[in-house]
Amino acid sequence: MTFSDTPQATAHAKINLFLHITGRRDDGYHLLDSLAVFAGAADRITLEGPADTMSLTIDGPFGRGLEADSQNLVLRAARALQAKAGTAFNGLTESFRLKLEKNLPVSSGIGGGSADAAATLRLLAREWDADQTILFPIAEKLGADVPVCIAQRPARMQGIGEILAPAPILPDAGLLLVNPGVGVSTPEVFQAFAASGGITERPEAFLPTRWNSAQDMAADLNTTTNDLQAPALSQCPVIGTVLASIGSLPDCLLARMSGSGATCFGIFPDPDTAITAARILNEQNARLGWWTWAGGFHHTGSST
Ligand SMILES: C[C@@](CO)(OP(=O)(O)O)[C@H](O)COP(=O)(O)OP(=O)(O)OC[C@H]1O[C@@H](n2ccc(N)nc2=O)[C@H](O)[C@@H]1O
Ligand SMILES: Nc1ncnc2c1ncn2[C@@H]1O[C@H](COP(=O)(O)OP(=O)(O)O)[C@@H](O)[C@H]1O
Repeated sequence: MTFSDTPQATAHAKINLFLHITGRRDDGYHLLDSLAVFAGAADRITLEGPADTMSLTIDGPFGRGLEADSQNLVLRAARALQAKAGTAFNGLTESFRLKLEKNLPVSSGIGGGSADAAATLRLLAREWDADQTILFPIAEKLGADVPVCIAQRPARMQGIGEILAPAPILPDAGLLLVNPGVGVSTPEVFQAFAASGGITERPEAFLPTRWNSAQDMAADLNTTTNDLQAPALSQCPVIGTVLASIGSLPDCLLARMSGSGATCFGIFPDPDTAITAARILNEQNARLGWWTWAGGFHHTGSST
């Protein structure tokens, strides 16, 4: 088999352009209203085999420290789909050696593990010829961010992430991602949010059907916020330094944290200005060893 024949899928970083917390369920999960989009930055999953059992190996710049055990979201997704599709297709679901190239920082607010789980589901569904509609219920059980990562297209995300609605068509804006190398625990940030007073009453965010320019997009996003940014900052003060550094770069239209952090993003007029900004930031902060990525969106249009 040549490299190009090897079944593989990319798992793109999810960015929450805004994230409002609107309520809390009886089980403690928070209800969200968020605009999720995807960056060009991605992990990669490859299938080799068939094999006797499902197995996983991990490499790539962020592979160290991530266990390739049964708790890894790649293996959890593979086994969950194998169990479901095996019943539906009379057991015609062979196992594979799965490989994860981990390019995205872990526990960083860009849903890398969720994207990996969703990419594994898409890849195996293709291999086993399973209907894509069986993926969604499995995705929901794997994590709140996994459903939106199935299509990895811009979506307005509500409920705890299972209600997906069309997002505005995005402009060809530039995106800069910066992570200071400090992992942030999602449950702890939600706890800090609840402890600091919790939900703010506010009108539902208005979003147009399309943004014609990065400037228009940033102007609307400036009327929104990420409710988890202040609680994450209280746990991880370096996030404030990251936001100030992004905000001071030439042509930056908006600097904000994604998800529960600590990755922050900057919006720029186009991908080239974001790449130039990343070069400046990397020169200024070379000794800090921050992870940066610059480019454009993975897809600019919703699938729904
Ligand atoms: C905050 C968000 C925004 O997109 O992104 P990340 O920071 O993870 O990228 C997500 O809602 C995160 O989704 P995900 O990372 O899949 O979370 P899960 O594993 O399902 O939940 C981890 C824990 O966070 C808390 N949690 C999570 C989601 C939610 N809507 N309310 C919560 O209170 C719960 O304590 C839960 O046990
Ligand atoms: N393939 C995976 N990639 C990243 N994290 C994973 C993976 N499998 C399991 N995890 C676990 O999932 C948790 C959340 O990771 P991640 O999705 O990177 O966070 P976030 O959504 O905040 O970016 C971490 O505790 C990590 O150990």
